[in-house]
Amino acid sequence: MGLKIKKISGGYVGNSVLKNVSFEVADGEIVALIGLNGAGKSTTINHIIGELHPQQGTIMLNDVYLSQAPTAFKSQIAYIPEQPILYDELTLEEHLHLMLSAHMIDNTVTWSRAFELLKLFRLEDKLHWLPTHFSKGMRQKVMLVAAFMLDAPLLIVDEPFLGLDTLAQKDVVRLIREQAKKGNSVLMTTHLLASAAKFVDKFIVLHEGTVQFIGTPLALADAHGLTLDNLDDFFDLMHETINDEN
Ligand SMILES: Nc1ncnc2c1ncn2[C@@H]1O[C@H](COP(=O)(O)OP(=O)(O)OP(=O)(O)O)[C@@H](O)[C@H]1O
Repeated sequence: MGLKIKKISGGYVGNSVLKNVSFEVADGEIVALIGLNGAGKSTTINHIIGELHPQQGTIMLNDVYLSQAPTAFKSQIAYIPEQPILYDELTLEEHLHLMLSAHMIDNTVTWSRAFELLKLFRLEDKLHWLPTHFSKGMRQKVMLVAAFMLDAPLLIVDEPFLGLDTLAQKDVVRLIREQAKKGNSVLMTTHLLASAAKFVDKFIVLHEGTVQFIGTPLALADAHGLTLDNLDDFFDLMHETINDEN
């Protein structure tokens, strides 16, 4: 089943951004939304997590419509935003408790997964720390632990590599792949196309709020005379096309 976005138009008050956006992320699939700055990637995600409401179209996850059952819809999502969202007055452990109660789960399986993740990111002895004591990368890792421990049917990751050292980046790719192997859907955004091409199933190219391309990394490379290794040049080609049009 997975995520089904059908003909979404929407955006912000006085600024309509998305136009007729449709795509799907199947169970066990890893899909990356890509596009230039301002293309509408975050706006699309904000619609899926229910922060924005579309003027038209439907958003469905495993047969649950966001508009009809928002709580049931949102409880299926683990979301890692580009900028960590942490509460200054809550410890790391309290953040994990908060996330679990928001998703109405609190069991030993989830907690043992949380401890494995804490160890992986070397946070296991920092459960009583407050966010002010964490570095930028550590704050991002707290978000990673909180999201990956949920094992949610849909994982959304906005720019998964931002602010992480290369070791942590490799861990994140492995964790994303594990989620997909378990049958969970993964939707991410990235500007690092050659790196993402190694593990995503599909790219969705957004341009000025419309979907321009959906296909495998190889299909995207072929369509623009590129190889998987120089796929990062895709954005240069997009810039050139825009400049030619103007
Ligand atoms: N809060 C807001 N209010 C009004 N317009 C906004 C708001 N946030 C973003 N926009 C506009 O929506 C459009 C799409 O922005 P969005 O943040 O979705 O792009 P993006 O593809 O995520 O870009 P980036 O790669 O820079 O993160 C842009 O024109 C932007 O100016």
